[in-house]
Amino acid sequence: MQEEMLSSPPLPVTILTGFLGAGKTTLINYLLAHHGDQPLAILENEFGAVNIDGGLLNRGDNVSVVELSNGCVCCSVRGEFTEALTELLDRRLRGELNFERLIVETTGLADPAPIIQTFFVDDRLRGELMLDAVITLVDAEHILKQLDEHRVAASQIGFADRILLTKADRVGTQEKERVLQRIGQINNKADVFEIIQGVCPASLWLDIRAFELSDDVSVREGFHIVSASPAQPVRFQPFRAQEEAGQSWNDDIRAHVFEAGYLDLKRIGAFMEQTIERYGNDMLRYKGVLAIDDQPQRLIVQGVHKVVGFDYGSAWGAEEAVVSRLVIIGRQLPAEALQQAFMQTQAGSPSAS
Ligand SMILES: Nc1nc2c(ncn2[C@@H]2O[C@H](COP(=O)(O)OP(=O)(O)OP(=O)(O)O)[C@@H](O)[C@H]2O)c(=O)[nH]1
Repeated sequence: MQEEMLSSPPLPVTILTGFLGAGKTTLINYLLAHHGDQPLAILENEFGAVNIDGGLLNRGDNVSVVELSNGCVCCSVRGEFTEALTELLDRRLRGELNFERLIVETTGLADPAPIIQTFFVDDRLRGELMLDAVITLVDAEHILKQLDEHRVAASQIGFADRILLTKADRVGTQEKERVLQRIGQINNKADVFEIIQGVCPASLWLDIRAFELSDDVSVREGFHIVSASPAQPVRFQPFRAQEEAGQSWNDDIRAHVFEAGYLDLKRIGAFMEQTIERYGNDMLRYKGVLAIDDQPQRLIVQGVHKVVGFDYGSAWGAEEAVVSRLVIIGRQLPAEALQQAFMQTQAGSPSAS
């Protein structure tokens, strides 16, 4: 039995993040009411005495809810969070819990970085769990203020593989445009979908496979409306500010897109190594699909901070326009210097001294 489980494919994990009150619990509740028979585990992070989500979740059959309540997962990531995940896996092995998928709901105050890294750093977790995607909920009504006042709000957007815009029913068209523009400055890689009161198909945020080394590094254009009218009357709960306000974090985190033609393998390797070494702590997410001189296949790179993966993907088509594209979402990165250094990795360009 144990061997069977150990050799089974890794379980998908979805990290659900978003600032306080963004609608995470509402979305999970909708999923729980409509997810069918697949057994799920939900790991919830409580923040001090503030969070009451455990009580708010409509648990049902096939759902195990585990709460972490000694503060924020991001502060205790090497300890309590890893332990909680390990214990979940142990209990599954012992047959005490049955789940095929794990959802981690972070506290609205958490920076998701250490949570994401945990899945790559710990050997056992890396083998038995597979991070599927980071889903960030953005509260259309409050996000602009939150971004001005709370650094973590931008970080949550920066890490997103997919963004679900909530509470758009609370704002006008112009305000929504401003929100989408601001989101786009921080992260133009993630698709944005609008949802109201958590109503959306599970496929919108589960099984996204964002951490696979796929060929897709498109940047976003526009957004998608999934549900235009709330299924239930709106129960609005005012924003609960927790952190001290004051400092503005505008322009702190931005998406940078670098494009070039064929690259020299050694030079791009050195560029990536040096950039990650020097700026890795400020690089939230990055992904590149690169054309390498004398190499028919695309080189795919993607990473989170200093955790990086490279692989060759599909071959370039004969008629295809070949473009090397690297998207980096980072905090206060020297965009111009990186742009210049990236261009110098082109095959045939004079090498940097
Ligand atoms: N108008 C409106 N209200 C929403 C929407 N989504 C969620 N809400 C409401 O927003 C409030 C907060 O939603 P929650 O789901 O508790 O948010 P959360 O992200 O889990 O909040 P924390 O646990 O504090 O981080 C609730 O009263 C929801 O009913 C929406 O799309 N439109």
